[in-house]
Amino acid sequence: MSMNILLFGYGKMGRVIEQIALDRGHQIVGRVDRKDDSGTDPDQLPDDAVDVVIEFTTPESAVENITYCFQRGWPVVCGTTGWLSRLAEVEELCRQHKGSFFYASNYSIGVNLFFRLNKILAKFMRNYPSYHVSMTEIHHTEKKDAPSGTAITLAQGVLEHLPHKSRWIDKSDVQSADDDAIVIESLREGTVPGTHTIRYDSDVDRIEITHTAHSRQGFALGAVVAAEWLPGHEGVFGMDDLLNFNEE
Ligand SMILES: NC(=O)C1=CN([C@@H]2O[C@H](COP(=O)(O)OP(=O)(O)OC[C@H]3O[C@@H](n4cnc5c(N)ncnc54)[C@H](OP(=O)(O)O)[C@@H]3O)[C@@H](O)[C@H]2O)C=CC1
Ligand SMILES: O=C(O)C1=N[C@H](C(=O)O)C[C@H](O)C1
Repeated sequence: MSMNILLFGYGKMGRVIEQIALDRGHQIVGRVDRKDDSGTDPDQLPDDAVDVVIEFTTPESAVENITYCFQRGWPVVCGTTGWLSRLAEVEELCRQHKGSFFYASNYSIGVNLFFRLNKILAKFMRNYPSYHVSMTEIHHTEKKDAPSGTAITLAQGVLEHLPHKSRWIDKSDVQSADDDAIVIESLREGTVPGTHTIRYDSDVDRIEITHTAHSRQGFALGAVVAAEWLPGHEGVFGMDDLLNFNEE
């Protein structure tokens, strides 16, 4: 069904999302962006002009934008990373407003398959603590947050299964006595859309898995599919509610 979509954030992701939404037969009713004077003022839109909002902005502005959408009664699909320390607050607001909220640190099908693979590998490695686990994420130089939201989700997936690890830590914060932590290295290079590696090193060998995004298309398509699904669903949702992977 064709929907009226309001974009919050018209940067690298907002622009790809717009194209995919139009290709799938939806309308873009506005583009709310900070620096663009021609951007939409959402206060000028009637409540019923918007079926769903797709929000890809900045770590500093996401919570304010999401809160605004709840107040307007607009379902919101959020892809912004770097604000998750405030997730409980957003979930509570969603409940108070009887809102619809969808969040994923990564909307691509491939990464969500990779999240599953990561957990299966971690479960397998729990009996081999001599293998030292670590992660690297590589993104473009304009990225504001580190580690990436995807890397944090991957670390949480490993922590569910490795009893000898209890937290993740940024490589730049490592102290000598951090053996209980998974170290995440964040590299910023050129225009890289997003590459994530989890590795297990022993004295004699290495096991590693990598997901490499070739473009932003996969992220954007997932966000539009989530936006097609969300209206009519009250509560807080994520990719596990949307995807039905066959793991046989
Ligand atoms: N979940 C996922 O699958 C993915 C998540 N992301 C995340 O999405 C976010 C956006 O990424 P990306 O598009 O590459 O970033 P960009 O910097 O290219 O775009 C963000 C846009 O949001 C605008 N903006 C800033 N503040 C506001 C505000 N208060 N209201 C509305 N718009 C605002 C920015 O304007 P200005 O330039 O003036 O600041 C900019 O145009 C990041 O957090 C990134 O990590 C990215 C890819 C996939
Ligand atoms: O900022 C980006 O570009 C990306 N951000 C997300 C993240 O922080 O994990 C998803 C993807 O890796 C691209």
